[in-house]
Amino acid sequence: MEREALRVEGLRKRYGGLEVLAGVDLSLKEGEILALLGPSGSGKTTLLRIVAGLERPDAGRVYLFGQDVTHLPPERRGLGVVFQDYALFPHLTAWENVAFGLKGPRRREKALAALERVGLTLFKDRRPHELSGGQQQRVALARALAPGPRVVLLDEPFSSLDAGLRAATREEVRTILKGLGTAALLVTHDQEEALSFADRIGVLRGGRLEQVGTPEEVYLRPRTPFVAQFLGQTNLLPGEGQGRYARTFLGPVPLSEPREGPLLLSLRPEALRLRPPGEGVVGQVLARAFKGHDLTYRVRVQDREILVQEGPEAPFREGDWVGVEVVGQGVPLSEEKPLTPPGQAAAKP
Ligand SMILES: Nc1ncnc2c1ncn2[C@@H]1O[C@H](COP(=O)(O)OP(=O)(O)OP(=O)(O)O)[C@@H](O)[C@H]1O
Repeated sequence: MEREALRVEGLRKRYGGLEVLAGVDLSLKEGEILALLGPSGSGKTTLLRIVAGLERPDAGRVYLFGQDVTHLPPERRGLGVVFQDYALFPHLTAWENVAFGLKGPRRREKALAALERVGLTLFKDRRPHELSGGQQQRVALARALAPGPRVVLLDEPFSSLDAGLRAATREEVRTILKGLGTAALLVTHDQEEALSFADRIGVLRGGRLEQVGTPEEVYLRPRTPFVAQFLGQTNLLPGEGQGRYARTFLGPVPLSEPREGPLLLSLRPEALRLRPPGEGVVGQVLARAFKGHDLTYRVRVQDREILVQEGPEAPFREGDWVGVEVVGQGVPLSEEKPLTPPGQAAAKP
């Protein structure tokens, strides 16, 4: 059975009147990569800092491999940490940076082995300013991994890399972590990063985990309007559930799970297609955004606007009359819990 690497229970944190974490429970299996995804200010970094021991929770517990570490100082938790700005020492070479946190006679050997793992053997004697952003990022990772932690914490570690390098570095880091069997908790506000890097994603909103699941689950089966909208573009449609279908202004929409009665659906733009007028439900193209690999249309249907994703060669232009056809499934959403305004206690039921 897989062991639990990290567990947090009932974590709460306030800064003055602001409730930043409102009772978070989360667990991470051995070797698992979990991304905490949420908008700016949702409490991601605070949660990571509490796990690292850099911040005290007002309430709740942190366990590492079953041991309660809530009151242990950071250096006794045995975690590796990589921050957004890498925090490398500018006057030390790559290997000296990696060796900095190591103890004992074989420091240099261990540091060089860690640099080899991230493919930087040739760059061992360079200082940070002589390395590219991606290489600096890998030095920071080598430094975090060199002492052999069983859990690493990654706080937006790819955000200062440009798009191409970011995707490649992410893939390399994932391969390294999986090869070592190191569990990782990653903080990001980038949906694509969370979807491609993590085994599971926890979506944070206003200090609460709104949904935790595999990338497929949170993208294809979002439970709330917030999760549906935060993980990519979507259409939120009111409808009337009639078993496996819902009646909507776009006609009948097949449901991912049967429902009866009034409901709100998430229907991704890729679940819709445009046809020549006369087929499907009539609409008019308001805007067209060409993105290379695909094309998104904003279309008015009755008095509403919807997004439709098409292939890059779709012929329709602004102003064209079109037919809108449903080709995918709609996901019924749960009622969204209203957020507690900052500084107020949640209303008791
Ligand atoms: N030491 C602190 N003192 C006071 N307020 C703080 C402190 N640290 C964080 N906050 C506040 O707590 C809230 C959550 O911050 P946190 O950094 O955890 O969010 P985040 O989700 O990581 O956001 P971002 O993506 O912008 O980094 C913010 O409103 C922030 O201003």
